[in-house]
Amino acid sequence: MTEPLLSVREVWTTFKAPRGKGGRRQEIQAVAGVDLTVAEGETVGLVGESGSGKSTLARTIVGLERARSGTVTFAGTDVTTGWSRRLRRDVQMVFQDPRSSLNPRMTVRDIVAEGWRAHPGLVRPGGHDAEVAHLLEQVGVDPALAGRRPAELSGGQCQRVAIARALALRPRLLVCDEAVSALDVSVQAQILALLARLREELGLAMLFISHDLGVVRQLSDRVAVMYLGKIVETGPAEQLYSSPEHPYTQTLLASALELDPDATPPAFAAEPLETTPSRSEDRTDAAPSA
Ligand SMILES: Nc1ncnc2c1ncn2[C@@H]1O[C@H](COP(=O)(O)OP(=O)(O)OP(=O)(O)O)[C@@H](O)[C@H]1O
Repeated sequence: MTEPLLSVREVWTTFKAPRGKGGRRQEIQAVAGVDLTVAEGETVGLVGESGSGKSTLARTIVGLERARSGTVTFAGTDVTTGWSRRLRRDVQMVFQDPRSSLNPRMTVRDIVAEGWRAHPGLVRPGGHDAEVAHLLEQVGVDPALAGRRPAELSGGQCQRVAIARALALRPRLLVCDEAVSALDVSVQAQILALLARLREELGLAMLFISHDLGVVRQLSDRVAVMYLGKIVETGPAEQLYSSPEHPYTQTLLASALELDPDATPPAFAAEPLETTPSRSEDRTDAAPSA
């Protein structure tokens, strides 16, 4: 059997809780002995309610949090205590809030090209602007917007730029942490369609994190359900949604249906080339993020 691209084994990540009444510090076990794998080209959805530990697990995988114990292996290399510069570019993250994840002072062109400073070999000499334009086209942003700054773009466009910035480093794994949660439903569907297309075109593997079961179902080959720091159930997406085994998964699915009894996963929307912010996106972007 081929080795998975990413392998997480018995990983624990803990934080110190604020001091309680007696002055004693307790420990928050945000990630409590997690096992998870992602194969080359596979999309694994990680779902669970707020506070279940999804972001901490993602941050531990990419090295933004230090695991207290356990191992994270990427492409056969143990990266639990640090990533080499070469391997680091193979894993890129896309975050929830597309505006705050982009430097407001930088132009779109500079944001997309930022990673090439550390990896100049990824771009042909003199090919910089053409490569930026190609990446913007690939994510559905008009290259004419390369001179704009994030504040001049819609939320959907910002998230596309964040995806282009990640793709510029030619990653093998994309970790998307609530990457569509701050967007309105129609823009969500467009970004999901974009991610699905990129996955096919580039053979990308994805760890796709969301509290939204419908969103996770659309994109994932396999789904892992997280509860109180643990993965309580993992399975092929269709199987997990049609016959969930763990009581927590059953409750999660039942409450999603309760919120929306007609819930059927929305179809992927077409992917128009975005040129200027649409009014509906502007309204959505002004609302507080989920
Ligand atoms: N830096 C931190 N310091 C202390 N506690 C933290 C820290 N980061 C996360 N936690 C705690 O760890 C637990 C898991 O949080 P985490 O953000 O990973 O969950 P989540 O499933 O991603 O939720 P959400 O979707 O709301 O972000 C929570 O109890 C949270 O309060």
